[in-house]
Amino acid sequence: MSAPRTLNTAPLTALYNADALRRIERHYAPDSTPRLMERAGATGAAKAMQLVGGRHGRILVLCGPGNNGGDGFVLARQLKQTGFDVTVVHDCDEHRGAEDAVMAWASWRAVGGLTLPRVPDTGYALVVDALYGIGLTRPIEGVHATWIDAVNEMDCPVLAIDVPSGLNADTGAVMGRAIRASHTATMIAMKPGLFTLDGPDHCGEVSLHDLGLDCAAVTPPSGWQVGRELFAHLLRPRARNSHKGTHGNAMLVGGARGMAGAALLAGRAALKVGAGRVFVGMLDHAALPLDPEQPELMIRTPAEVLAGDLATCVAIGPGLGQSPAALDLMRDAVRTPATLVLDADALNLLAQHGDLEQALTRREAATLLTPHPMEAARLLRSSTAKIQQDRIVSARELARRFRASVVLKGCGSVIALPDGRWFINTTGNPGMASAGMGDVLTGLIAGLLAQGWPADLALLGGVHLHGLAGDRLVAQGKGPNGLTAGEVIESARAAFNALIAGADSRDPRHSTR
Ligand SMILES: NC(=O)C1=CN([C@@H]2O[C@H](COP(=O)(O)OP(=O)(O)OC[C@H]3O[C@@H](n4cnc5c(N)ncnc54)[C@H](O)[C@@H]3O)[C@@H](O)[C@H]2O)[C@@H](O)CC1
Ligand SMILES: Nc1ncnc2c1ncn2[C@@H]1O[C@H](COP(=O)(O)OP(=O)(O)O)[C@@H](O)[C@H]1O
Ligand SMILES: [K+]
Repeated sequence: MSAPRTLNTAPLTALYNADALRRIERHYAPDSTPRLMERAGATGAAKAMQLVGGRHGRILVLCGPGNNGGDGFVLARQLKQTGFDVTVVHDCDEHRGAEDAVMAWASWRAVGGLTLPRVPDTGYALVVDALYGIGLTRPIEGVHATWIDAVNEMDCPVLAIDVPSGLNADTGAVMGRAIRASHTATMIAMKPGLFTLDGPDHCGEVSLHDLGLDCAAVTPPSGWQVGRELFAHLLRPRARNSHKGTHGNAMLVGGARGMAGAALLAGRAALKVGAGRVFVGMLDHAALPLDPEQPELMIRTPAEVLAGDLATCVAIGPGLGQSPAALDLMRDAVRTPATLVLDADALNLLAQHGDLEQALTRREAATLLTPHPMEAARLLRSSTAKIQQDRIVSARELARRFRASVVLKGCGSVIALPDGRWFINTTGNPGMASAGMGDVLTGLIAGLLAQGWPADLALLGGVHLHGLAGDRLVAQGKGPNGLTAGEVIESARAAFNALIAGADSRDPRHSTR
């Protein structure tokens, strides 16, 4: 396992779950002048004015029953006082929220503000969604569901305050239905649900407004966003006086009959991220003794690859299949003293064979698991839906149970470490939902491990780089539709070299090297 000092989370964007946010609010709220809700409303109003371009236009504000609604009333009041034509929709006879929200509603009425009980006609310059924030406790139904449906049909920008209403701020799950915002102004701290599962499809552009509070002084972050700062110290230019041995050996095992492509994609990715030598142990070795498009790959039998003592890392799974031969290879692989990456069918075999699980949890070297949600469900004897209900909890449970570092892949991949820390990666795009992308990720991780990256950083860095590579292709017009895994390998090479070049010029620690 990588030493803790190699994982410096301090420069990363912190993520706070609802419980931690409540602690922060309780700490600061009593002494806050102006009140936190006034600050949140004012911040939201400024953001709204920015979005309507400073022009006066009709603005619709949906206000809910709690403090999120309170933010909405403050915002509505400020916009009205600035001269905007503001319509508030609110359906509570008596405000059930806390004192601040009741006061905010009263101050809206005090400036002559009216509330309507239903969403009126369209034709707004902006809709502000202040229905629910972190206090959402159950699926939205009834009249609020119809408001959300109406707003989602409107053809204008939608600014969500704190969290798009209906989105679970902790998990990114839609509860019943949710606002599809073009912008989300989130208060105090970033929330995990904005960045995983359904979050990115509902938040639009996210801006953070800390309201002047120092969250870390009250409670440690719940998790972090993956950022290049985490591994910047490893993005070093190569020493001129280096040779292939300096850059390590990546060992990949897979490629059963009909699935050779998976192992080759992984091998090529390891090579193109800079591993000194890449050996691919192909189950269907007789059919493919050479990769004609990448003859640099050293194709061997799986037994040869696993028996070698040159391995810095072993990655097993891409195209492995679940045959008796594959199971035997897994039993050998879990005994390797090298860092081990398990992907695809290696994970499916692990889910079915208790002896593999026992051997895995006894390993001294690090183990990395790269399941997609269905593989995660098999590993935890659960269902894909349950895994996705709370991706952070699922990833942490996998890490704990298998004493491994885990990436639960998908929109907003969640990385969990055995010590309980977790991260969300925000690079990547839906163009990467196509066959072979996971094999490329495994190869990138193996390539970084070969080059001596500590296990956890190879996992975090590999996931981040994989997404960056996909995003570069979309920026070049090569996706998301039709993006291929092979293209992502080429793009990862460019992205990795760009990261290293950027680290060189931006990070003073490297200027003297
Ligand atoms: N407490 C504070 O100090 C601050 C809170 N702020 C705002 O307050 C929000 C949190 O406020 P609250 O805790 O009041 O939570 P919300 O405003 O998100 O909503 C809670 C209310 O909605 C009800 N509710 C939850 N789910 C429902 C559903 N599906 N259908 C119908 N009713 C439902 C609850 O019973 C409760 O009355 C934050 O997201 C943020 O916008 C900000 O003003 C900053 C300061
Ligand atoms: N919608 C998405 N947004 C971001 N990344 C995605 C998305 N869909 C897939 N990916 C990424 O692409 C890869 C797909 O892996 P996997 O499902 O194992 O594919 P395969 O088995 O076909 O190789 C993962 O790294 C995953 O995080
Ligand atoms: K909201």
